Amino acid sequence: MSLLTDIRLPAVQLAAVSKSYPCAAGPVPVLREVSLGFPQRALTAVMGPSGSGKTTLLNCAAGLDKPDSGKVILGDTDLAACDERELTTVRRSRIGFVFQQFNLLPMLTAYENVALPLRLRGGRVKRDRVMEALRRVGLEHEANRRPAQLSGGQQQRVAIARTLVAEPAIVFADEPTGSLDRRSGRQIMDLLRDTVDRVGRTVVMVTHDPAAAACADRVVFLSDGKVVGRLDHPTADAVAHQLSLWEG
Ligand SMILES: Nc1ncnc2c1ncn2[C@@H]1O[C@H](COP(=O)(O)OP(=O)(O)OP(=O)(O)O)[C@@H](O)[C@H]1O
Repeated sequence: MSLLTDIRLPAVQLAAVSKSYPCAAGPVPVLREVSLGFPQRALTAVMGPSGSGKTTLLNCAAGLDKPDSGKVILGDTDLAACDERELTTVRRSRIGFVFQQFNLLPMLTAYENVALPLRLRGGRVKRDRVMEALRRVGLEHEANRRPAQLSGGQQQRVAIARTLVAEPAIVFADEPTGSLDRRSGRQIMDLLRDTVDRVGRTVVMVTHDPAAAACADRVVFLSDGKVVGRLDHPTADAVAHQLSLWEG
């Protein structure tokens, strides 16, 4: 057994999770009884061919999508047993999201985007807290800029600050470096690494990029809706080799 499973309890545990999408010819299975834990205070990358179910897996684990069967346990909460209102509370208080296309609100400044999760929770927004989140991603001097005035890498850093300001236990990132050049992608991976190593959060990331996956503690490989492999302490070469086995 690896060190990761020995000493770190899962932040999220999936047990026999299945999910199909309707299609004219009948339901198409996308996840087939996936059982998997994402260790706490670790960065896990999910990889696999296009259409293998990575985003669906991430969305089920994050409570954005409901499995047809199986369980998703986030910390001590069974997401299947939550109604929509409870799921919204769990997502706002315990989960952060980072998307490939950043999903910043274009009419708001970087500061206002980062303050948004605190506003949604209600209560007063402490300026120091928002500025500290921007400082952490190296953008305290860009606080008054709107997304269109920032580079893609800077926009993703704002998105990470917006996620971290709410202090989520777990961050789900879907292709966070997918729209970025190599250098900006590297900066984002350093920030996600830092989120685990210094801030003590759990990060689960879908990626197609072996260099990004090599920054993870563990890589989980999906193919055709099933977990088909796992690599701890990966290198980019080992990841690329594993992928070539499944992508053919
Ligand atoms: N809302 C939906 N309705 C119908 N089919 C869907 C829906 N979402 C996903 N699918 C299908 O489920 C399958 C898996 O999709 P998913 O996005 O999880 O795969 P993925 O591995 O993340 O793919 P990619 O790497 O291309 O983003 C695909 O065949 C997709 O077309």
